[in-house]
Amino acid sequence: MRKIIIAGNWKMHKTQAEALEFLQIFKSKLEDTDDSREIVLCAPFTSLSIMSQILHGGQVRLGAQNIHWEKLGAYTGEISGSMLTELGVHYVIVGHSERRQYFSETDETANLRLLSAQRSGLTPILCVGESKSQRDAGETESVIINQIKRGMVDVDQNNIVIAYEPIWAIGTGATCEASEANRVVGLIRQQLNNKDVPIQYGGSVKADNIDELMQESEIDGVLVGGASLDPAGFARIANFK
Ligand SMILES: O=C[C@H](O)COP(=O)(O)O
Repeated sequence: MRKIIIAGNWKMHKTQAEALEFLQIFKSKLEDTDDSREIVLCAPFTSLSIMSQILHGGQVRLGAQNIHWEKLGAYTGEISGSMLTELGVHYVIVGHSERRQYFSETDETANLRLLSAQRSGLTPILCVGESKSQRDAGETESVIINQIKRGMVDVDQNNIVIAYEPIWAIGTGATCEASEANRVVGLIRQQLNNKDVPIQYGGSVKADNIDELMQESEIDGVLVGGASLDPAGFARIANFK
């Protein structure tokens, strides 16, 4: 059975104090689930240590938002796999469209980061997705297939999560129709040797569309940006029926 992974990506939000306040409310509203559902919070590096002390061994796992491909070295502003695992981090987001847009991430550098995450014992969450102009030009399928093929060279498909995040749906309120998200997620699955890789949808996921999205057969979870910042709202998403 494929694992369900409900992940929040806080992006550049929340100080340590705000992260602690979030956890207090979030944990009180989170319902117990069986092991098939995993909840992940991808917090800024500055909050990972303190959050790890609170979440240790519990139902909620920690994720980071970046990882460098080298073990150590003169890479100002970057972070290594061992620095993350030492803090109890399990997941790391790679290839997010904001990294591609603002920080020159490419399929090739995303690939290096994926391999580094796996070498460190972390599970990478690879983000792929087309822009509005690519969708309008009928290029959705070719863009996604290229991102998967180039990004996943030599990657172990037994330890990866993929997130389909159409760029035009990120932070815009314009959610991709559940059936269309399901179609593209199915297309991604066709490209994989391991058909059990969890594949998430991301892009304007909220409490009021989570149940519909999670009813789709191919969608194995969600990667939530804005709506993961509110503890009660994100608990509702994590508690989807
Ligand atoms: O990583 C999360 C995505 O960028 C989705 O962000 P959003 O839920 O704010 O649209």
